[in-house]
Amino acid sequence: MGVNTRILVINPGSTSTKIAIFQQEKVIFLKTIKHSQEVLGKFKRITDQFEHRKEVIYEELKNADIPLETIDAVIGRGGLVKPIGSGVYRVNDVMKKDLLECKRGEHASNLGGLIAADIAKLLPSAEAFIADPVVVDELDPLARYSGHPDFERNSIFHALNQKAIARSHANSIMKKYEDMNLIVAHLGGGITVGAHRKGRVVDVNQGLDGDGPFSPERSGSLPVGTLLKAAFSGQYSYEEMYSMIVGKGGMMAYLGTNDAYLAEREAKDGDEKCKEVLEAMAYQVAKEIGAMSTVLKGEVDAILITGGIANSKWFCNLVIERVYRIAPVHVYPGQDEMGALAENALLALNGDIEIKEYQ
Ligand SMILES: Nc1ncnc2c1ncn2[C@@H]1O[C@H](COP(=O)(O)OP(=O)(O)O)[C@@H](O)[C@H]1O
Ligand SMILES: CCCC(=O)OP(=O)(O)O
Repeated sequence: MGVNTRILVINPGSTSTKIAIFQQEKVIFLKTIKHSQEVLGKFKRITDQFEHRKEVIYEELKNADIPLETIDAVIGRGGLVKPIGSGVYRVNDVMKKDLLECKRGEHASNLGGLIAADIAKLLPSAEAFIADPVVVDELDPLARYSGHPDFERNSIFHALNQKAIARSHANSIMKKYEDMNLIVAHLGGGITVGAHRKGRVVDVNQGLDGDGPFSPERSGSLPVGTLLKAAFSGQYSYEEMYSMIVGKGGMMAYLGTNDAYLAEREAKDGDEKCKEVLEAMAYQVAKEIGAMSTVLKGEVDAILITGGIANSKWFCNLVIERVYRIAPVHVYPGQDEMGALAENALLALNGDIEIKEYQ
């Protein structure tokens, strides 16, 4: 590849789609497209959002005067494919089928690979990839136990950003990620807290429809007996109950918004309900960090807090006051998913890492 390789990066999240153009390692265009609940709420399934999100991306690239023909590769944040190892994968037909059928579940990142492939198809020589999708699975055998053999715990989390932030933290103190024990809390539309032991995420809450803290739009762990009673009450359909867990759970259920920034402003303007719900979310994040410290047997080099909500000093302090005795805490607001995806694409195009084939 030449010295002016251009990568288009596409990162669909639950509340936004982030797009970027990288020329080599340098970002020359970056845009976060926010999607309102009113607009996304109209689509029944995540894959139904495909055309809408793709059109918005085309529009943004057109407005920014970026001709598609100048792009050498497209990389998307990967979604709910089969559990796979960390790395770069070509978006092939088997993957597209799994993403389209949402066999492993629905999440906005399913659209990352699909949109990347659709755009790459229009270009003469560009390929489409995904890297470190949300299903990266490095769980220890003990972490897979739930409490019943029919319900194995699995790994669905912000793998890309958690690993990128952990590596960049390790680099910043001249250490290797593979030599450190870290707890990484990603606070976005979903919230995941991972125990990184020497470069492997050996335990993490399943942040889609599994367990852990509630988040702006997910319920996290719920009292199972009560949940079961509600499921069999005849009052709700499966779809209604699922949306109480994913999409309309957490802050959405308590406050009617998934915007933590807005809720914090309301809290600061005196809204006691907003204040208490955000405090409860921070309390649950801290509790999960405490749990992950036991996974690492108390040998924790650092706790890293990242994701959109990490932009809020107030919220981070609510977490930090409960966990600072465990290990030093570092806050990395936002996420480095775009940089990590671009870097992975460049390494793959240059032949510096293997491009894996999804099967
Ligand atoms: N400065 C801020 N203060 C508080 N919350 C913020 C701030 N900036 C973003 N957020 C919140 O972060 C959440 C989105 O995080 P993000 O990591 O972008 O999510 P996703 O990628 O899942 O869409 C939203 O609830 C948003 O309101
Ligand atoms: C499903 C785990 C990843 C996740 O929750 O991502 P978002 O916060 O972007 O929804």
